[in-house]
Amino acid sequence: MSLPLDTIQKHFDLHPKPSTLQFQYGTAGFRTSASVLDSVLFRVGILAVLRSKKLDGKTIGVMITASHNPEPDNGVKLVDPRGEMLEASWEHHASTLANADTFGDFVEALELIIKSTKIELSKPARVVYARDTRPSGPALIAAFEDGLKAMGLKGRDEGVKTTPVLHYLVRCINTKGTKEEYGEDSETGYMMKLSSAFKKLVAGKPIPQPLIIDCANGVGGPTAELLSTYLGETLPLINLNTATKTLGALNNACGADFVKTTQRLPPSLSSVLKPGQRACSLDGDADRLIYYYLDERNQFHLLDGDKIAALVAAFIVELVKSAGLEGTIDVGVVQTAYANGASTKYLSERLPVRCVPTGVKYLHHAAEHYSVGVYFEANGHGTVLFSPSAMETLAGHIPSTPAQSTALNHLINLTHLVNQTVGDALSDMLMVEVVLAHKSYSGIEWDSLYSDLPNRLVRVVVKDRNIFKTEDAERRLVSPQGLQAKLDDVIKKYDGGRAFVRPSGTEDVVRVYAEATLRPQADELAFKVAGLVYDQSGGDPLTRPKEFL
Ligand SMILES: CC(=O)N[C@H]1[C@@H](OP(=O)(O)O)O[C@H](CO)[C@@H](O)[C@@H]1O
Ligand SMILES: [Mg+2]
Repeated sequence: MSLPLDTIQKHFDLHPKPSTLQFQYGTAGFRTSASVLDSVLFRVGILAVLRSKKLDGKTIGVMITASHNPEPDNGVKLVDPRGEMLEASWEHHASTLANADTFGDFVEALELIIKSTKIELSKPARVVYARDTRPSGPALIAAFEDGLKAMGLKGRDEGVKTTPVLHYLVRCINTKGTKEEYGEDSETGYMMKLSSAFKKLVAGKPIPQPLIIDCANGVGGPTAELLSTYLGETLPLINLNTATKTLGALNNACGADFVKTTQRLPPSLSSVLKPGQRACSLDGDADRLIYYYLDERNQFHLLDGDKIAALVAAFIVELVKSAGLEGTIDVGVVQTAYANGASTKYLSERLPVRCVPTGVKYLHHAAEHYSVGVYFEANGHGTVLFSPSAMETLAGHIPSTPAQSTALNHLINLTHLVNQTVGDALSDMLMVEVVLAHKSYSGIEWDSLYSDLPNRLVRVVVKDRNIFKTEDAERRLVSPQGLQAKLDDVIKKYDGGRAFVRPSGTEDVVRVYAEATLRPQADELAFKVAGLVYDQSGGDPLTRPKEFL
């Protein structure tokens, strides 16, 4: 069987590539201004069909979102059959297809992919797709569907869904009827799975104070509303920032990224949140979660991804012990260099901790090496993975006391509560609420597990971020040559000082992270390092940001 070239060309011509642009399938798929993404979406449609054919017709997922980025942006990423990110070797194919300038180049690239990955075109293909609430979504979906049509396929349109729901659906569809069956392949199935596990886990616990959710004016809003109806009174939710139809509202002065980066309350919550009350923020596609509270002096306290990892990992370790499975099930944590040093210290004193490069795919794969792998980025993206052998152990374990039996059941219910395909703000939120209920913790006790080191993240615009190369899980620079030694000289002057520099995988900037024992020192260190990076990479003195030292 050969490619239907006439049909492909007919559709190809409807989606011309902006000639001057180059696209890159990066950490978060393709992501940029929605206005230039039409050709990319069309080509991703074709790529998704090829990916499915390559995998014998297993269902591939496609999510159209730009997550926490501004509303005018959009993006697209592919989801592999078990609900995980697209296999890394295919990222390159995605970029090649997106950048082909003429129809001839495009066909050549297609044929090369088909040949090099040994795709049989006669194989069936299945694709399921969804989008977030961005106004650019419908037009991009239409371009994507043209890509499917060009290959003679009608995919399964899931409309507006959160990113983690789409990942969940992909895994459910592909495991249907197998012994690894993950759940019913619908949003209702997702709601039922999560809410019933949650209810079992909090049975007998007092009903908590209402939890405020800042839904970032995105797809998390309608999804949290729906979840609320399934949870009933077991968890009262107050959903705020749910204006999905208000132009310009998405991620604007709200959402998990705003809270994490500004270390402030969304202004829209300031008259609502009472001292001591818990609140959390989702991001624009509801795969990140950040908690926070105000103390009695109205001071803001952040409970970020590191705090979630600490809370959850310690709870799982306790359950494993109580169930009599210590030594059989090993629990480990995976972080990135952005994890607060205090969290790494707290966790390393209790269980194995690994540091990997930024990007969910690295965290996810490293977490798969443990029986139970807890991974979280400081920005609130993360989940817990239970290995197939851990699942078998849990299913086959015969408890010898009632206490063991209770702990075992809690562990089994946790495996249902957690979205094991990808970080999921709503599933993670329920997991946090379970631990808080079991520990009788408010935000204050949770926060006191350890005290965050003051830290600062700075973006540095440089001429060419590709000259920045790192090693040791991005904690040290190997290029530009000599710069790391200069950084080391600065860092060692600060008490508790730690800083690193890496090129962003999602924006055309270099990021600087610094922490130190005291707030002014953390800021000073960050701006000194930013200044060094700017100067050493040929930054123009005339446009040097004034805060750089
Ligand atoms: C410091 C930071 O938060 N970096 C984010 C950001 O990556 P960068 O490569 O730093 O641009 O976006 C990624 C995708 O969402 C996320 O995985 C990562 O944690
Ligand atoms: Mg997101």
